[in-house]
Amino acid sequence: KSGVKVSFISTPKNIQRLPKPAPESEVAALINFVEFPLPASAALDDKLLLPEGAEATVDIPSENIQYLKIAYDLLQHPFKQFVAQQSVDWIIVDVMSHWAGKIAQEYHVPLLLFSAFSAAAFQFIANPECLVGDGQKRVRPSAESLTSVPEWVDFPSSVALRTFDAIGMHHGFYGMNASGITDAHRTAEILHSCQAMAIRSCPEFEGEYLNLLEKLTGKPVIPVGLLTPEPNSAKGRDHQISKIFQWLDEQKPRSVVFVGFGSECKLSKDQVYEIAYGLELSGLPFLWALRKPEWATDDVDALPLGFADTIRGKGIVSIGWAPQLEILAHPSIGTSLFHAGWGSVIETLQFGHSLVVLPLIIDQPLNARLLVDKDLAVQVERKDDGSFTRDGIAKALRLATVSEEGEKLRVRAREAANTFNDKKLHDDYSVRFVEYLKINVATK
Ligand SMILES: O=c1ccn([C@@H]2O[C@H](COP(=O)(O)OP(=O)(O)O[C@H]3O[C@H](CO)[C@@H](O)[C@H](O)[C@H]3O)[C@@H](O)[C@H]2O)c(=O)[nH]1
Repeated sequence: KSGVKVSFISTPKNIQRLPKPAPESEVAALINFVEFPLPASAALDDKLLLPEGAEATVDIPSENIQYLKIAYDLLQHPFKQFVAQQSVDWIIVDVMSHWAGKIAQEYHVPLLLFSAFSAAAFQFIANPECLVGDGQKRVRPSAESLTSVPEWVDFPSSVALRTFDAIGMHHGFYGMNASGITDAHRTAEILHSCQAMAIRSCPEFEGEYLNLLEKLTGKPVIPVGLLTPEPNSAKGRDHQISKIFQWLDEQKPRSVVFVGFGSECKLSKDQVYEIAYGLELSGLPFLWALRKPEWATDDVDALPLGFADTIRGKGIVSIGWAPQLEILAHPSIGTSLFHAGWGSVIETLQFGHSLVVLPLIIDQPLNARLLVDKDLAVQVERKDDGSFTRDGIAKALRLATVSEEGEKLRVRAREAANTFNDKKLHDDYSVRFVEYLKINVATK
């Protein structure tokens, strides 16, 4: 909207998944979607490491994400060619493209890191000792050290991991994978070579962590606002989805629990079953958007035997991709049981729903702690091995949705909507971000 031309580069299927501006709009003429095919298995040592059509983590089991990184790294070649041929003012990347720094340097283009994680989560992994970029020595923290609030946090905070989450992050972020480059190394390289960092956040929500991140990285950290999305109209809904909305229309205001775990978490059978029984036990109406688990042979197999009959009329399990944002916008939704993915935190709080968090991977446990610190969420109780029970689910849901004890939480969540839904506030941050880009274009 500021008149800047953007080339949005990704692979064909991922570009297909993106929402697009209306073709006749002024913005459409400024955004160029550039498709680089993801190198197929032939380029990957002739091993069929990725199934046909797999281009994102949502398409593959978690253990194969490392192969996606191998394929992704090969995109540096067409990317370099693109930068060489175009007149590029800025390169904006996320933490995976560790090779972008060298390309930016070679063509004298400034590089900007964009974080889709919260500042509270990002500062946790921005340990200066672990993140010395450019091939220098890095210290790998112990899993145990990840269970404490980092020593650089100089304000009250409990943003740290429990042992079971710490083991997961130690392995997933600091541990080696088939691409030969750890995620910590990727992050380090980008942080080292970028001029600045932009982040989907705002000082009104987590100003203390944004300041800390700037201090830690020694780079300008620019909040772009929460980029709060707007729900689409009801047009083009298929039969299954229309039925969901009909059912929602029949429910009382703020009475229904929405359940969703984003695009990347892969729930085990035990986890799905405990959530199912926990929902039933809570006695609350619910709508569960469940992506078909890999272990289920069909939709019926994905849920406990007879569950669909038991809950008939009281709840709906919609298997497959559901229009989460439009569901959250419905006045019957009152609570969300979810994984604390940053995108869903923003989507949920913009409607002031009460939050019950059940974080599973990556930054989710850190976001969950941030929400609990801010009295905005209740966490489902976990055992030492990270498992949870149906009773734990039911208890947390009743606390957040109907119990007197949870009233403070419900009020806080509704108040938070004032900040999360303040379109002008967030637009202003986006405008200031674009101004920064315009002012700081490199003179070649
Ligand atoms: O059936 C579904 C499932 C998801 N969504 C949408 O998918 C997005 C999910 O985003 P998010 O809540 O951020 O979850 P993930 O996709 O799982 O997010 C990944 O990326 C986030 C940062 O953006 C991290 O915080 C998470 O840990 C990481 O798993 C949201 O827009 C949802 O509305 C749907 O529309 N329908």
